[in-house]
Amino acid sequence: MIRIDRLEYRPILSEICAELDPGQVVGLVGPNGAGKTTLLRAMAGLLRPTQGAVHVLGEPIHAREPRWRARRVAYLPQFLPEEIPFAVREFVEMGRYSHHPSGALDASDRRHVNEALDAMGLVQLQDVPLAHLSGGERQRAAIARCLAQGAPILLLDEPIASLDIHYQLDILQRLRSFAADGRLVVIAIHHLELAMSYCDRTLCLDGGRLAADGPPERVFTPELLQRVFRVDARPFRDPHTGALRLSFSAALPSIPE
Ligand SMILES: Nc1ncnc2c1ncn2[C@@H]1O[C@H](COP(=O)(O)OP(=O)(O)OP(=O)(O)O)[C@@H](O)[C@H]1O
Repeated sequence: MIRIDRLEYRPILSEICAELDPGQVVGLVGPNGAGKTTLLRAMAGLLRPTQGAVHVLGEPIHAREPRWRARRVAYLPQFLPEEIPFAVREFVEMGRYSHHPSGALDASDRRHVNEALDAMGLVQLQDVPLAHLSGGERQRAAIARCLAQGAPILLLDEPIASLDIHYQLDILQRLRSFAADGRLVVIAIHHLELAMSYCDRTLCLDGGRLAADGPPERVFTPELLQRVFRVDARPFRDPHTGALRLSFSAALPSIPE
């Protein structure tokens, strides 16, 4: 579904190769500045690679027009602009504009918008201006806009960053069910234990390179946690749930730049 072919975006990303298949939640992990946002933007077709390419459904995505991209890929940026002069519903409706550029929405568009508002718990807030929402509510509105788009690929940059624990788990569960329906979901995520629980596969970036790629239980070794994340930590199985967890003991001294 997405093929990343020796992708370079100098000087930030080097030699990234991966094939991402539908039906999976893929977690992009790595320390601050590792290149997660840049890689997601390249996958969304928003950057022109210096070398290599990202193919989405067989096409080099950066070369396709915005409307083609928007029907296949929904991209959630890490940060929304401060001033968005719309109410929640109007903002979510924009997710349908790639289907109807004139803005005249039909019954099917309205159904997508209603489902997205419902999924994100925003029905009561649909007429409220975005400027009046809390950070987490704005984040939910931005995710709802992506869902309304109805694209088979979701690329979400830190979708749970400002959410309370209920919505963190709720959204990760929903992303799992979208993947079970055959979509490809790629998320940048800093919460390593949640990445372990909810991702089928994790790509770990370090300094713009792929440091590890595989199922979380193979990626999160004590050695990788030390070398890449600069923490002393050990994976263990939760005796109650059997889920993989991390026991953190200390931050290691940073490597001088
Ligand atoms: N437009 C830009 N021009 C130059 N350097 C940039 C640009 N955008 C990002 N960078 C640099 O590229 C590196 C990777 O940034 P990126 O935002 O992709 O990292 P990240 O892994 O998403 O980080 P975080 O976890 O802090 O959000 C950083 O060192 C950043 O300073």
